[in-house]
Amino acid sequence: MTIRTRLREVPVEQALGLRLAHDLTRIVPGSFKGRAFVKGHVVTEADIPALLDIGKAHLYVMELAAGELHEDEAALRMAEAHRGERIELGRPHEGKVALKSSIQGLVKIDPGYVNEINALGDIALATVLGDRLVEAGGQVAATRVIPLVVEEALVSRVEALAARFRERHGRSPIEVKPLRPMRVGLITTGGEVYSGRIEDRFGPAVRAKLERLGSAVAEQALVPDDRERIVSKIVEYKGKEYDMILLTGGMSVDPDDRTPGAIRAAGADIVSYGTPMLPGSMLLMGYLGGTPVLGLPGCVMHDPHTSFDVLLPRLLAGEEIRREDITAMGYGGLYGC
Ligand SMILES: Nc1nc2c(c(=O)[nH]1)N[C@H]1C(S)=C(S)[C@@H](COP(=O)(O)OP(=O)(O)OC[C@H]3O[C@@H](n4cnc5c(N)ncnc54)[C@H](O)[C@@H]3O)O[C@H]1N2
Ligand code: MOO
Repeated sequence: MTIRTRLREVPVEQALGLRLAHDLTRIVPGSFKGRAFVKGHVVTEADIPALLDIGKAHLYVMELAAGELHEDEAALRMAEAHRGERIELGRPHEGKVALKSSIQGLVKIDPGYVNEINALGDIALATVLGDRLVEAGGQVAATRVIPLVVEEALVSRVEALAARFRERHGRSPIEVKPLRPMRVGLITTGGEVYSGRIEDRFGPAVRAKLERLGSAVAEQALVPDDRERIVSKIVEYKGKEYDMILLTGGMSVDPDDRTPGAIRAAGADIVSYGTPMLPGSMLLMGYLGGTPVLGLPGCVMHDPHTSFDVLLPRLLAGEEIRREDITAMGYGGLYGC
């Protein structure tokens, strides 16, 4: 298809009084990247040296044809098509529109869908990874078309695919789920902590991770590396109807590592013991009568981004973690430890 919009090139020295057809970008490595001139700006005498400095020897005069869209409008329509719950749109900027989260929450984006859109060509739908935490105001995606002018039919195809996604999944292609405040029962295992040989450092670390996401430790117990003592604490916390039960320490291969066996013995269904992510490979994910029960290995106390930090926002968003969710964590899951 050929574009019918007329783009006339005008030498910059003859562009006085001309309205710019698109934003113009200036980049200075290490200090600046952004708009030097905004679409619609009327060129003045004083602008000419600055335009030459950013390499613009010519400017476009545009007469947009019917059925064709300027890059800004195309980007805006694509962003509108994808926008779901708790997503705000930025204004077109250098032909790009940002989709930002209005809350701290869990980003939902389907990778197959993003690939399908980008396979149309002449389009950039760039997103963050789905099922991850986003902070309020954080950008989760951006839309742009590659040429300055595109056929409206291309954008209509994007809109149709977005509408089909909504029909099939009952939600928009890009949305953010809110996190629910949860009350957590925390069981800290380890003879060295129970006996007072060393100070508990795991409790404060887990508290901080929960509180940052709006949840809290309702109660913490210190227990020795004794399977029966751990089991009875799990059963007690289940009875107290905490939203989640977390156990720390004793998750690896030593004889004193009793925590996975205790979680099993308490009757939990084990989704996975072992998570293909580093740090956090010794994490156990299970459910006890619908309550998430997690065994957290030592690294959760030490590292800021572990398998626990990937799963926690999903759990707080009320998602059920299945085995395939865990197995999928290996690809891109090496953060080093
Ligand atoms: N030979 C192997 N070694 C290790 C493996 C393995 O598979 N084979 N796994 C590694 C991974 S991964 C992790 S993570 C760590 C820790 O695993 P654990 O969860 O069993 O941790 P512990 O052995 O109970 O403790 C390790 C370390 O952390 C201190 N700790 C534990 N809880 C507390 C607390 N509440 N407050 C302060 N400090 C605590 C504990 O004293 C130990 O120093 O194992 C790797 N090794
Ligand atoms: O579970 Mo360890 O947790 O990978 O460092």
